[in-house]
Amino acid sequence: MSTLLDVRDVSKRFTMGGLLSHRSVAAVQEASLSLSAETPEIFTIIGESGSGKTTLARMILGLETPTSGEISFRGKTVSHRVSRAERLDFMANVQPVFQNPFEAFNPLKRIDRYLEATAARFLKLTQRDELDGAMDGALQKVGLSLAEVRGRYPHELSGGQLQRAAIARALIPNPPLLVADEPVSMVDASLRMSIVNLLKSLRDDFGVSVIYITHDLATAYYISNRLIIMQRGRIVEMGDARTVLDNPEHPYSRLLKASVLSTEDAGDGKLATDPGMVALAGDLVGRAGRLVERGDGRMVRVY
Ligand SMILES: Nc1ncnc2c1ncn2[C@@H]1O[C@H](COP(=O)(O)OP(=O)(O)OP(=O)(O)O)[C@@H](O)[C@H]1O
Repeated sequence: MSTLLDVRDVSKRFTMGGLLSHRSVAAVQEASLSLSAETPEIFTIIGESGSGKTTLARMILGLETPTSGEISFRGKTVSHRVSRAERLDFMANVQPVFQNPFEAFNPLKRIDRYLEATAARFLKLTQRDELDGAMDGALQKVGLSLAEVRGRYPHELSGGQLQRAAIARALIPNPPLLVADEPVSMVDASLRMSIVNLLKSLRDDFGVSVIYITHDLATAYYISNRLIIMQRGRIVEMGDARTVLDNPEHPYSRLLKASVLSTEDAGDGKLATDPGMVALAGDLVGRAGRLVERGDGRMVRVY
């Protein structure tokens, strides 16, 4: 089996303030995960706000340098310190999709101009018909077409359509891996599932792996092959998505699941979370513990 992405014992510490008010945050602590090159999958990173999801994603994208540990893509270390050509090659292979499609596009620039610039940069295309072919191909994969998009500005599309266009832009270089940081949280609830289904189709129909970052257990359950659950920078549970979410073992994973408001509980006017569970999950924050493998293949942090 060859490895597409390998994240090995990666930590990131941010230091803030001056000499006297020095403060540091351990955003990610000793995270490891690995994606196979042969089997496309949706690998989800789940956790509450501030748990380190975005920092881990930014390190995978090469936008942030780990304080320790190593990330490699197809066997090569992901780093700023590479030649321009190597950097461009890496960027073509690992493409980001951001949370807010309205921020991903300049409001004054036509959407097809963006797509065209991406095709010219990564595919080195110059001929009009080749550029149009590359743009239309990517747009078709997300359920749009060049005819629909040509000449239009970002505000002329809905949030859902614009997120599709942003995903199409990411697909132009034919990357084997997308890193999608909360790609549905800014999209209207009624359109969310169409974007989630699109990620699924990219995996199933086009062989693209996706690192999917979310707070949302329901979509994570629906599309993920595997997932990790992060609490304050540490992976507390990792494994097959259904195995973990059907029966979470770490107290924090159990709390996350219990915190999802069921319609029954909402009808009764109460949340399912009991204070003992909250206290137990809170007590474990900051304790290192270690990840151990269970019989069903999952890894759980124990103390
Ligand atoms: N550039 C930075 N400088 C200082 N601290 C940072 C920086 N980026 C992130 N952090 C801190 O690192 C921790 C993890 O942040 P991160 O954004 O990775 O979490 P997250 O799980 O993605 O949260 P959210 O769901 O809110 O996006 C937080 O405590 C955050 O304040």
